[in-house]
Amino acid sequence: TGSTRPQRLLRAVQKKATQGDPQSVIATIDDFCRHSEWAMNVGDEKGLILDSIVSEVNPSTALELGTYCGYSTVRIARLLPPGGRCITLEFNPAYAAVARQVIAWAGIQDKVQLVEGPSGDLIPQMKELFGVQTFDFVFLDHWKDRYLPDAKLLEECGLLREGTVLLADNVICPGTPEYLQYVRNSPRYESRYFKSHLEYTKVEDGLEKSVFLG
Ligand SMILES: Cc1cc(C(=O)N2CCN(C)CC2)sc1-c1cc(O)c2nc[nH]c(=O)c2c1
Ligand SMILES: [Mg+2]
Repeated sequence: TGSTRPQRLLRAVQKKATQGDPQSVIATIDDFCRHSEWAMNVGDEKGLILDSIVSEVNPSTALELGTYCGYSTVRIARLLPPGGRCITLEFNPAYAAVARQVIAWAGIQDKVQLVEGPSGDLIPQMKELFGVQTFDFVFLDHWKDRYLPDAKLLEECGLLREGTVLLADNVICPGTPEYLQYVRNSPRYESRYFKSHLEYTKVEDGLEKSVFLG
């Protein structure tokens, strides 16, 4: 009954990061993953691309699919305008438990609503559960086989508006070919690939930014 990797990551944050300082939480996790144990956070290189797109969109309402340990949740939430909020969905309760504590350590818990459950079940409940009209920004980082069905579900539920930005992690590694084919060929999206690397490695990966055209 030893600790899990997410628990060891959380312990590093609580030991080394400054409470209430999102940047120090981000830096601590990146250091842990680079020098102690690799973990599937979006990371520092792709994280800078995420930051620039979140800053450009300046979302009032952001949705993250796949919280894991909360690293990208902290990256997104620290950049939100006053009154802005990030709803993040996590299927795995053990990951969610760690993420809540990482998000709290960063001091941005008031901007975040973490919901446990399958994205396919929760997305249709966003309006009734959280009074969401439409999302300004969606970060897809959960499971490659859910990117396409969940993007279609967001469309069908009327949760996207003209100009909503979808940003997808791991479109090369592990890879989401069906999702890429859809957003790059659908007349309803304007899509662009941001070449980068798999977090903390030299392996190619990238982010796909797709603007919903309504
Ligand atoms: C688990 C895993 C293993 C990968 C890999 O190629 N590896 C070789 C190189 N070594 C070092 C690490 C391991 S890539 C990856 C991964 C990365 C993400 O960003 C993910 N994001 C969301 N949901 C996922 O399931 C997800 C998986
Ligand atoms: Mg990822």
